[in-house]
Amino acid sequence: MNNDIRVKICGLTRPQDLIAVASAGAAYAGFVFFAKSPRHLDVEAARALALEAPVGLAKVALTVNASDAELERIVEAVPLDMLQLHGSESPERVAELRDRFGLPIMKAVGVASEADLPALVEYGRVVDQLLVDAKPPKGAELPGGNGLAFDWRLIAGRRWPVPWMLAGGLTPQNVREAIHLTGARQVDVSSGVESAPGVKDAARIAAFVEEAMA
Ligand SMILES: O=C(O)c1ccccc1N[C@@H]1O[C@H](COP(=O)(O)O)[C@@H](O)[C@H]1O
Repeated sequence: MNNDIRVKICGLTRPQDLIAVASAGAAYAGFVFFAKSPRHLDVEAARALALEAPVGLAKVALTVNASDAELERIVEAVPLDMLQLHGSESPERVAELRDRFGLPIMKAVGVASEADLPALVEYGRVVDQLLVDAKPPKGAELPGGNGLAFDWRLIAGRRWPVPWMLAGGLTPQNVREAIHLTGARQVDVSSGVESAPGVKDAARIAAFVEEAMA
């Protein structure tokens, strides 16, 4: 087992998801605060869930272009270890939120071609972690969580000055190859470990973590 690989399972909605994630050996649990997502949680539900999280599991709040007021509500109510910004937040906005909330920030950057790579360098100056995800298709309802992969060869051998996670269309079947090709030390998955949109599957979570850490 390769304990150097850290896994984030995103979009948890039920207490049994937390148990599945922790017992599989994942490092991060993600809660989605985005009303259009089938994984959306309101602040009260997220608070209840986060308070039940096993010690040692890092709790990440995923938001999309959230206002200060929304972020304040989330951060005040939910015990968190990191904020994941998954919208079109500018580097300036990211830096402002990092100062304001005092939480580590992970910024998602969508990749579809070489032209998207400079953004990773730019955001790398103002964040604690980068999330290298597939760019959503034009007109997609969700900016992430679409189960869509990008061409991993685009980032093979690339390094950034902060830790980073690979995301986008990962599954128990492809995660090992994705890690091998990109050199990622952290991976993030949502739809690839579900039995239906928004419904996490304990067996798939276990299989994903096992394959990632193999
Ligand atoms: O999971 C969601 O519903 C979601 C909604 C809005 C923005 C991002 C979302 N998920 C993140 O997207 C990537 C990839 O997900 P998938 O594995 O391809 O389904 C992942 O980082 C999720 O955290």
